[in-house]
Parts: sequence; structure tokens; C-alpha cells
Amino acid sequence: MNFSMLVVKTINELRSELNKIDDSSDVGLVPTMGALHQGHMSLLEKALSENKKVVVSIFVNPTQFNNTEDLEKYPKTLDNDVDLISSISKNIIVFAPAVAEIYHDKVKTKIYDFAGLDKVMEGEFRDNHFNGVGTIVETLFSLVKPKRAYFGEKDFQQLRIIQKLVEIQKIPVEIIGCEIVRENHGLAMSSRNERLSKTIRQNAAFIYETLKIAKYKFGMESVLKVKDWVAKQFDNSADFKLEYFEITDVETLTPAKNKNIDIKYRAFIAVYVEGVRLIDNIAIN
Ligand SMILES: Nc1ncnc2c1ncn2[C@@H]1O[C@H](COP(=O)(O)OP(=O)(O)OP(=O)(O)O)[C@@H](O)[C@H]1O
Ligand SMILES: CC(C)(CO)[C@@H](O)C(=O)[O-]
Ligand code: BAL
Repeated sequence: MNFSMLVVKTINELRSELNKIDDSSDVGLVPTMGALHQGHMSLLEKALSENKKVVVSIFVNPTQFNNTEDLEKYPKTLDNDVDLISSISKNIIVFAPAVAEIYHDKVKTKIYDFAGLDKVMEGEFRDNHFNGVGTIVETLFSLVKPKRAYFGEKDFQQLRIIQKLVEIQKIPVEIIGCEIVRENHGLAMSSRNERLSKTIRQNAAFIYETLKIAKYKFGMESVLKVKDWVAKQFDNSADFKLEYFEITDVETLTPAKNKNIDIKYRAFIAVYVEGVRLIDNIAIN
């Protein structure tokens, strides 16, 4: 562990560190669940370049998990995370609270009206997931009061939900979306990739390859045909199980039935492999 790096575990410590900042109106926040990789680091680099001070939170938030095994097996590597963070800058506060510090004796989830953004894809397959994400992100916003907050497009639906959250709760923070960072062969970087065997991690490039071909096909074929083609690729795979493949407009995330040239679409995918759930997405027009 790099002790020169500032790691705070309590809300009181966080407050006192924030109070020491000259310009507390110029703070960037990068919320994470830890097990950091280059995807997270790209968010951090962007935050460092745009803010006087950066807070990175590391908190595996129980209220957004609908699957206990997924929560229990979520990788926890705080020492490595702190080393990685301190290798790029010392100008970062790492906020790594325990569950009790955030939720006290009652782990409670707030219920939001996200105007339907939470009813499809991740929201459909992970019951109550986005209420859990909203609860923790709103809490972090109220504790840190950041000017800007950074979220990856790997979780594109989450990014849209956070934009809706700040709109409905009238939170004065600028939400910055950051591009997906990929492993060399194309798999989107994700903390959950650590749980894959070496061979399967290599073969998982198949997920992004499928998305890229789906994008190409979307230029020529109907939405239905593209969806059928994707489903077939997974019917033929022994290792990869498709949970969903969806094409939606980027604003409302409503699943598309037909194409409208005036609308921007994105394709989204969730796949199970070796008991691990991976997601990815791509802009397709
Ligand atoms: N490959 C990536 N490229 C860009 N941003 C990313 C990438 N992976 C994660 N992020 C972003 O980092 C932030 C924290 O994500 P999180 O800690 O859940 O990591 P993760 O790798 O997405 O983990 P997992 O998918 O296994 O939950 C989120 O805003 C997420 O979108
Ligand atoms: C935004 C977030 C840190 C909230 O727990 C989490 O959903 C994530 O890591 O994407
Ligand atoms: N990266 C999104 C958070 C989650 O999977 O719970």
C-alpha cells in the first residue's frame, strides 16, 4: 500500500479533506466499485485534466446487486487500486467507506422515476439495479458536491440514468461520459474480466466482434434481421450465453422496431460466460 496517497474511510475524514481544498467548487468525482483497470484510469486522467482536485470513490454498493453470488465474488483489490491511483497523481482523494458508513444499520434503496430508462436491458434483467445505482450516486454527490462527475460509456444505460437522476433531483453537477476502453483484442475492459480463465478471456473478443458485424449489418438490413443474426451466433456457441441483444435509440433507450434515419441508435449486449456476466455496447449509425 502506498501510504502517501490519501485514503479516507469515513464521511468525517472525507469532509475534513474536502474542507482543506482552496477551491472546493472545482472538484471532480469518479465513482467506482474498485478492482481498477485502464478503463477506470481513463476516467481518472480526464478528471485530473479538468479539475483542481479529484475524488475517486471505491465502494461495492450492495443495493445495486440483485444476485448475491455476483456481489460476493466481486473482486476487491484496494491495495492494488491505491498503488495504481498513486502512480498517476497524488492529487486524488480515495474515498473507500465500509457499507455501514454509507447505509448505517439499514441498507435501504430509494425508488426513482427514471422515465422508463430503467425498464429495459440492465433494468429488466437486474431487478432494482438502477434504484440502487441512483441511491449510491446521489449519496456520493451530496457528500462530495463535485462540479463534474465521470462515467464510462461501457455502462451506457447507467450514464443515461445518471443524466436523468441529476435532472429529476436538480443536482448541480456536470455529467461527463467517457469512451469505452478495450483490451487489445477488443473485449471491453471490466473488473469482472478478472474472473475469466485466460482462454475464455481471449475468446471473449467474440462479443465485440459480434457487435461490430451487427453494426455493419444494421446499415443494410432490418432491426429484426440483425437481432436474429446475433441470436444465431450465440446458438452456435458452447461457452457464451446471450442474455439480451437490443438496438435502441440513444435518448429514450426504447427498443427499435424499425429504422428512422433521423434517430441515433446504439446496440447493447449482455452475455454470460463461465458464470460471469459481461456487457458491452456500440454506436451503430
Ligand atoms: N472499459 C471501460 N471503459 C470506460 N469506462 C469504464 C470501463 N469499465 C468501467 N468503466 C467505468 O468506470 C466506472 C466504474 O465502473 P465499475 O467500477 O463498475 O467497473 P467495471 O469494470 O464496469 O466493473 P464491472 O463491469 O465488472 O462492474 C463506471 O462509470 C464505468 O462505466
Ligand atoms: C456508478 C457506480 C460506482 C455506482 O455504484 C457503479 O455502478 C459503477 O461502478 O459503474
Ligand atoms: N459497472 C456497473 C456496475 C454493476 O455492474 O453493478
